[in-house]
Amino acid sequence: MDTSKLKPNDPRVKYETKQVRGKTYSYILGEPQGPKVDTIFLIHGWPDMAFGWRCQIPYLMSLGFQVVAPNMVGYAGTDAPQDIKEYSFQSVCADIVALAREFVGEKGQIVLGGHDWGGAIIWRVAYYYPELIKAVFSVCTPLNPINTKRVRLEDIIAAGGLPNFKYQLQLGGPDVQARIQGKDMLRKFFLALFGARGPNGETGFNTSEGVLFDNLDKLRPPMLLDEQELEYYIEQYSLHGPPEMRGPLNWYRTREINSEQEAEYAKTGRPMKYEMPALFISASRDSALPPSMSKGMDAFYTDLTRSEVNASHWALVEAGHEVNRQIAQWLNKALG
Ligand SMILES: O=C(NCCCc1ccccc1)N[C@H]1CC[C@H](OCc2c(F)cccc2F)CC1
Repeated sequence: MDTSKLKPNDPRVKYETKQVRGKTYSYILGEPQGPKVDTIFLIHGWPDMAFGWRCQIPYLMSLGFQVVAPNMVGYAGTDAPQDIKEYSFQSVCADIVALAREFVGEKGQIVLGGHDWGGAIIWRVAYYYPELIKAVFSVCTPLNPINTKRVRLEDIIAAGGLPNFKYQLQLGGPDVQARIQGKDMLRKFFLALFGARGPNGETGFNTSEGVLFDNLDKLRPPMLLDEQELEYYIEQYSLHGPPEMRGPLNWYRTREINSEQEAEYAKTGRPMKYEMPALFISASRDSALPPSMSKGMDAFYTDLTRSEVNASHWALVEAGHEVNRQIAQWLNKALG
């Protein structure tokens, strides 16, 4: 079977939609050629979409997995509701569970993987719905234990904490939503986010300021996307009318609702202890989620495997073969 990365509109996979908790979810569905080993769900991050797993989907299909990679709420062919509650961790987790039940039934289980925001989400799904999860893995995103403190990100950063999260203040604000509209601006945005540089090495994004609007016109390939992939990102993000970035950016406007909902849940006193096999793959050069952020996470797991790839935030494509090898090696052990 051809395990090369998916191209846009690749005939090796299906593009389907399902109604999930009142929303239309679109997803990539990859079916194995022979008997199905298990079903794997892959949850993308920002600013990404199901296609962000293009290096993993054919490979996992060749191992006999049925692969489901949804476009998450607000992205591509999935609805972008106005209500911010639909973007909260607990709502997104319930969406994933509802979609998973469509594939494995009320008693079945899935293997669940995530990257970036998807990595934050899968740790929550495995905590809230452990009975659904046979094994769980995250690329780049360490565990962020349920945060019962209602500290605002602004205050943490003003006090000198989490400097690598400062860009999130810009992304949650009005500027990027207002200024990144239309195909030309989306093109410049993706050039910035996927590593294009200016003539003197200028970047269009960094984790302390966010999108550097003054540099966007200077950026030129090469970048991590080829021309066809770049066009596909622009086309998929344009499925939502202007402001196209509203859905994806809503993921940066949920801190308050997440901490309210999680503080409420924390009253149950249920400990955050993962009993299922877990894998955490850190990316050595991820400037938003450096490996150092995973300090102390091992204490929450009974069966955690850790590894690292030499890559930036975009490890899934930059180190695709190595990420695939590490997932396969772990799945072999975890699924026995
Ligand atoms: O913003 C994100 N991704 C965009 C990266 C853009 C980029 C492109 C190119 C190069 C560098 C960066 N990801 C989120 C994912 C969830 C994270 O929140 C969970 C969390 C905590 F809140 C605290 C501790 C650990 C933890 F995982 C917060 C970053």
